[in-house]
Amino acid sequence: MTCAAVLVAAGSGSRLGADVPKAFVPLAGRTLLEHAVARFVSHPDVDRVVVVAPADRVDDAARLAGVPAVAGGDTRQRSVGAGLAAVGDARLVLVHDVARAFVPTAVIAAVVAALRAGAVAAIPVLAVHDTIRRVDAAGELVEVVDRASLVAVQTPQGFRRDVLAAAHEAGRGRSATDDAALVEALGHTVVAVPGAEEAFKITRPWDLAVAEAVAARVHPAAT
Ligand SMILES: Nc1ccn([C@@H]2O[C@H](COP(=O)(O)OP(=O)(O)OP(=O)(O)O)[C@@H](O)[C@H]2O)c(=O)n1
Ligand SMILES: C[C@](O)(CO)[C@H](O)COP(=O)(O)O
Repeated sequence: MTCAAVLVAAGSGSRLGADVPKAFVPLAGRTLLEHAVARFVSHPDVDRVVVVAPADRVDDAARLAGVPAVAGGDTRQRSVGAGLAAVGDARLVLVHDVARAFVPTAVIAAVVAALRAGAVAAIPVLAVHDTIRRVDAAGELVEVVDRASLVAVQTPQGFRRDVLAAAHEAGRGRSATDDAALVEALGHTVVAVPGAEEAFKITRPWDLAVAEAVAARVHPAAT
């Protein structure tokens, strides 16, 4: 079963506040885009990789990544749609945030294994360790939410391509923060596999500092 990976990198990274789009921010000698792509192009379960880049940086992205790149949209959902249109006849598709630049290869393998075992959708999740409270519209504390019933969702999220394409088609005009929610809205079951701390999303400046530490541990020679 051919497996393609769509790496979404078209976001601006406004919360990070760098002077280039987030995927092009350098870290330990390479851009976040290069760190993320490296994990997929060399992965035995991944046959093809497509990068979705800001419209004015498609050529730059293709050169840095060494794989085809297409222009993204103004939302993550639209960017995934653009990547999905470029994966050809792959039977399985992984959708991954380049902002999760240090996803371990074992997480990619676990997602693909779930799909090969028959799941139509599989996502990596992590337990929540903080105490979580609901707040009201004014920001006043309401009740503590039972964290045993919560998980944090990561990427790559894996799907049968036909199912993901149908979900994106049906989800036009409705926004979802991830692809699994669109697939679930069509009535499909989404399977959870173990995520990893290293797959955290680099969103704010603090995350970039953490990523520096991760890069030093994972690639000591690159720092
Ligand atoms: N229009 C968009 C928005 C986001 N993404 C991608 O989706 C992933 C998750 O988004 P996030 O990290 O939240 O990125 P940004 O939208 O860039 O960040 P911000 O909200 O801080 O601007 C990132 O790899 C980002 O490049 C994308 O391809 N196209
Ligand atoms: C897809 C995702 O990474 C799962 O946690 C996340 O929802 C993307 O976040 P965004 O802020 O909506 O881009």
